[in-house]
Amino acid sequence: MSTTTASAEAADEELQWLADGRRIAAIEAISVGAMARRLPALVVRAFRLGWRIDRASVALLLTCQAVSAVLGAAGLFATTGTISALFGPGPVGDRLADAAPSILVIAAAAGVRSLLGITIQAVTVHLSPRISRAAEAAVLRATVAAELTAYDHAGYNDELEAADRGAEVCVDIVGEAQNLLASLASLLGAAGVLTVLHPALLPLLVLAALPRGIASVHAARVHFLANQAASGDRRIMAKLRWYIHLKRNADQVRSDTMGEFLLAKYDQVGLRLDARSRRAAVQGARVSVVGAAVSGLGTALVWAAMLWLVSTGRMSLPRGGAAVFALAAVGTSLRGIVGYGADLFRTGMYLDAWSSFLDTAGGHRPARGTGTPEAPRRITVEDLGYTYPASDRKALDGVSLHVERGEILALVGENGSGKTTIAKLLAGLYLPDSGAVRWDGRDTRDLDPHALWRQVAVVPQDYARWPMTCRENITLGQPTAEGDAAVLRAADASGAADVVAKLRRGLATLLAVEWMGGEELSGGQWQRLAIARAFHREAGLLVLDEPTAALDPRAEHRIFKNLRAVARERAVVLVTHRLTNVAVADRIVVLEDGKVLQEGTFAELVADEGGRFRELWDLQNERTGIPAQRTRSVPVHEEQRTDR
Ligand SMILES: Nc1ncnc2c1ncn2[C@@H]1O[C@H](COP(=O)(O)OP(=O)(O)OP(=O)(O)O)[C@@H](O)[C@H]1O
Repeated sequence: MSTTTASAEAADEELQWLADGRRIAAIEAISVGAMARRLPALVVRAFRLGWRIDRASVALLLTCQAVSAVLGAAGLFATTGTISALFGPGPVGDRLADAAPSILVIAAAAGVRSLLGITIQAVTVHLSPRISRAAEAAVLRATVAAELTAYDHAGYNDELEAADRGAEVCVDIVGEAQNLLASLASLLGAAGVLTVLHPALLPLLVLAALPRGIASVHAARVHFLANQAASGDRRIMAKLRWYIHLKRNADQVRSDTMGEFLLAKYDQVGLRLDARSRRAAVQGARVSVVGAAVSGLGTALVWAAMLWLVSTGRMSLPRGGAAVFALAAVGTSLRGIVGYGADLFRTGMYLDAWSSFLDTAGGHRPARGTGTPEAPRRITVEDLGYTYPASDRKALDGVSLHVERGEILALVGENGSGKTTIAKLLAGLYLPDSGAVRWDGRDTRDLDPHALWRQVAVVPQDYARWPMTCRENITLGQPTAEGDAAVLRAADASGAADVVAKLRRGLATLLAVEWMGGEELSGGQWQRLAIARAFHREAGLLVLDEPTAALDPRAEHRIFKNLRAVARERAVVLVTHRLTNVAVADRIVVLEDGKVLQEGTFAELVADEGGRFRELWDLQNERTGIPAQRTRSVPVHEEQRTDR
């Protein structure tokens, strides 16, 4: 069977969210009892979160809640008094007069309670978004602090998403804790009244309500687990939406007539999601029906018991009437406790994900040394090995090289040979699996990452286009003592000065998409800015990864003409496929499959007829018709190198 046929028969891989298995297993292992036991801690946690943001609001909420609970119980007691008075002996006028004080208490309690309710709601609405915002900021802080390699771990992205969701649902936690407390308070009040009316009623009612309560919590657990299981598909759908919406893809969605195809993919994941939620709905309903049936029987028993108590004279008729109210109140409170408890539990699970992410930055908080490096004089790479976490192939294997201040080192090789990976290891963005990267003899593992990165300027292949002013896009929020003079110098060296000159307000112009109020730049103009920001940075290592891919020939020429001057104070690592440009380098390292294949000067490598560099060089020049022997005089950069 041919390979083509075999692959045609094999099912294509489907998009799936790779979650952290341990986290899901831990969630599945939680029992209903454990869920219930966690509730008090969750209530405390909700108020603690609020306490950190606004103590006065939390104190007010708790006070309102307590007063409301007392008034609730008082109202219920007054109801009992009213019914007893109304159903008691004597003329109607006397009975009404007897009931009047209780009716006043009921009315006053209801009025004050509704005012308290409004206050509670207003304070909660004011407090909750602030809690959520603080929680989101904490996630952002933890994300920025995590190692870059975290993004290559499936579990990290899962934890990050869950933490983000946790920060989002923080908005609900105070409200849910409130509701739970309120239900609990009314339950206590109503239970007290019921006990006074007849001691047997409360245990009977609890027995009747218990199966429904347990079933509701079970159903909530089923929904929660289903929700967790479906969260991966929901995230994939959100990512698909993002890909479809993205401005960068929008022209291709149209010109490639991909709309229907993408929507079909979206629907496909949606159908998978529907099937899951259907199963959960059926399972949850089944549990609830059993619980409701058992509870229904129990409630019938309670009513039968009450009738028996009244008919046998063990409880007076007025007390029986009051018990009806109290029973209804207890039932509502129990349902509230179960419902709000389940909500709070679900929110608590997301909050767990949030706080565990903050504790460990998703398990990727840097564990490096505390050394503070100066601008490096020499960076050495010794027998470097690196494998990406999601891969089973070594991206780098036994690489050794060095670069010195004042020197330009070029990394060359075919796609996937490991150039970008080396650049990231040199810049301390990744740490080696084996071997070492040393800055002036100090292992990057022993250096404080933030201090190290302050000495690094990188122009990556895919550079950021920050929705900020042009000035901020160059200074990155870190202006030097020289201020705009340094910004303009960097802009001049990178060709960004021409871009700045055309902007409506020069450096002060906001660069963002139009609908965010900014001026949009072309790809090449953005790349000039990306280079300007690297030139502006007072860093000892400059890494340029395909820095001129989008530049016109004049702009590209200017960059490489200025590079030698830029390199005077820095070690420069240049990654590029345009071999004409690497003539500016002092040394060139040719990579293949993560290993060093050749090393030498431009002249040496071009002269090496059987070598890979010469092969690539010839291939690149084949289309231009430039003969190999003439090429040594082509690049201006080589003259600069030898003139140095
Ligand atoms: N995040 C990642 N996770 C897993 N593997 C990766 C990741 N990034 C790169 N790789 C793999 O590591 C190898 C080296 O990649 P690298 O980006 O360093 O190559 P490169 O030489 O810079 O390629 P190019 O010329 O295309 O930019 C490739 O085989 C690639 O598939």
